[in-house]
Amino acid sequence: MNTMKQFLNFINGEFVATGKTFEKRAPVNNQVIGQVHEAGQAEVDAAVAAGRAALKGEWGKMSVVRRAELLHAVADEINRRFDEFLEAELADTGKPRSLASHIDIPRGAANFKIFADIVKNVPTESFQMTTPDGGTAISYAARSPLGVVGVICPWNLPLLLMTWKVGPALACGNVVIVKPSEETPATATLLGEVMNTVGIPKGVYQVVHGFGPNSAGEFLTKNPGVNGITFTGETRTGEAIMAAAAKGVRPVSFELGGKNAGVVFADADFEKAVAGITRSAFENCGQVCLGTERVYVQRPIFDKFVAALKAKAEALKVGPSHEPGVGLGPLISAEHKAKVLSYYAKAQAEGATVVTGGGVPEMPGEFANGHFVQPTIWTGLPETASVIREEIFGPCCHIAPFDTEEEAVALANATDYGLATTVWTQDLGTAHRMASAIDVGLVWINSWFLRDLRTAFGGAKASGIGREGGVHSLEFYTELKNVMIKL
Ligand SMILES: NC(=O)C1=CN([C@@H]2O[C@H](COP(=O)(O)OP(=O)(O)OC[C@H]3O[C@@H](n4cnc5c(N)ncnc54)[C@H](O)[C@@H]3O)[C@@H](O)[C@H]2O)C=CC1
Ligand SMILES: O=C(O)/C=C/C=C(\O)C(=O)O
Repeated sequence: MNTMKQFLNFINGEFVATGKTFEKRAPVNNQVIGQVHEAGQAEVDAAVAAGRAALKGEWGKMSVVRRAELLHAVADEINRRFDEFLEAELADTGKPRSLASHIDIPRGAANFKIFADIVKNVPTESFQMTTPDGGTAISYAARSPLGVVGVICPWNLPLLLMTWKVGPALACGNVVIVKPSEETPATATLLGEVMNTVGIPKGVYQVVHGFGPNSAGEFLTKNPGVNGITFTGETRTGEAIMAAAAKGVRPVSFELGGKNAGVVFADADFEKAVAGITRSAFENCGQVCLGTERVYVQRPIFDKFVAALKAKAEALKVGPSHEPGVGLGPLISAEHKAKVLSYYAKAQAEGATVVTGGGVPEMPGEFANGHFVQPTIWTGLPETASVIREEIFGPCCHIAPFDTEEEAVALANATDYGLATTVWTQDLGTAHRMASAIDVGLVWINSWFLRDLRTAFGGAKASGIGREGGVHSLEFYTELKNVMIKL
């Protein structure tokens, strides 16, 4: 009997095996920990049909108050099964337990609660006007769900980023078909059990496993029964999905890559700035789209800052999820490790000074086969260097000095991406001017990855299309209809 963990598709309320499987390996030691059942065209089509049926059934007729109650129940059930979600996320990603237990899993639950509350409380607009014949007309707006929403997810924050889209989509009355990353199938599958337990009707939340091209991802995005697609991941993948969505002129919401700058002024609270950049460069092993792989530090504190960040990086304990005190887990896969290490090599070939790291740490026993890399800091490269231009998605950053505010703005903006920036200064004027001048969707002042779920989240330029978060999510997940009544 095969006792290996099986990750099944979740279609119309049932867990579905397909007979075509691929291996899921643990990032901490590269051992096979499960078999993922890949959905083919038939399974994806079945999910779309079930989703369409659910829109016409009990779910489509359900009051917003009842929907909100059910989504609160989903959040409560995630919290009740917190440890199972945590273990599933740790096995899939290898990230430190402290990180997943403070960020990934709590946000998985919070993403349902916030949007359940928002949809109940956000009004739509209404206008009264005088008509040409001297009469009166009243307009009011009404929101209806988009329909079947395809949710294509990455592997870096699997539960958090998936529920960030599923929460508002369901709150607005849509049905969702989730295509988790092939690297992280576990928590999306587990959420299927939660949906059944709390009584979410069949076909409302569904999961199809597989890859992108010629697999579940492409089958889902090309299916004309899918009314809109929301995606987080690489910019090039976004382009492929956008091409698929063009057929039928279906809307997309994209949160894509970044090459974010961290800017530290000489007047910043030094210790806080060093701690902040340590997080923004190395948290989640650098696998956060908001991370700062380009750091610019004002010249009077440059040397001191580089030395302090070096000390922080070298103090990070590299290791597997469950080891106490671990600050840096592995990268997600052997493939991704090869990509990150190729950038480590490129940096040296292009003439970087390696302040720290640049290679693979020595790991004991089975963990020697894990996808661990050293946290790495470079200086001395021209702005044209590959590691300054291209998204690496690893625990690394290049630090360069700057002299003036204008120079810092020019450096921060010299990228095709426009997702996020973090600015460290105690001067309110500098902070406001920088926030206004940097072309990104998200600016953090004296902070990083500090989230208020009511705010707009997303990127400018090649970093995305649209904003999600708070009422902004309603813009994507609903159609706004205007009704004008001539009195
Ligand atoms: N949040 C972010 O900004 C993320 C960025 N990345 C970056 O992307 C690089 C590649 O990582 P991947 O996991 O391969 O990212 P990806 O963007 O290729 O994959 C993300 C999701 O899209 C799906 N997908 C891929 N091609 C598709 C297609 N043609 N149609 C429909 N779905 C498709 C994948 O199966 C996965 O579920 C990383 O090295 C990193 O630099 C990766 C993950 C998250
Ligand atoms: O929604 C959040 O709080 C975090 C978002 C992070 C990403 O989108 C990412 O790292 O890909």
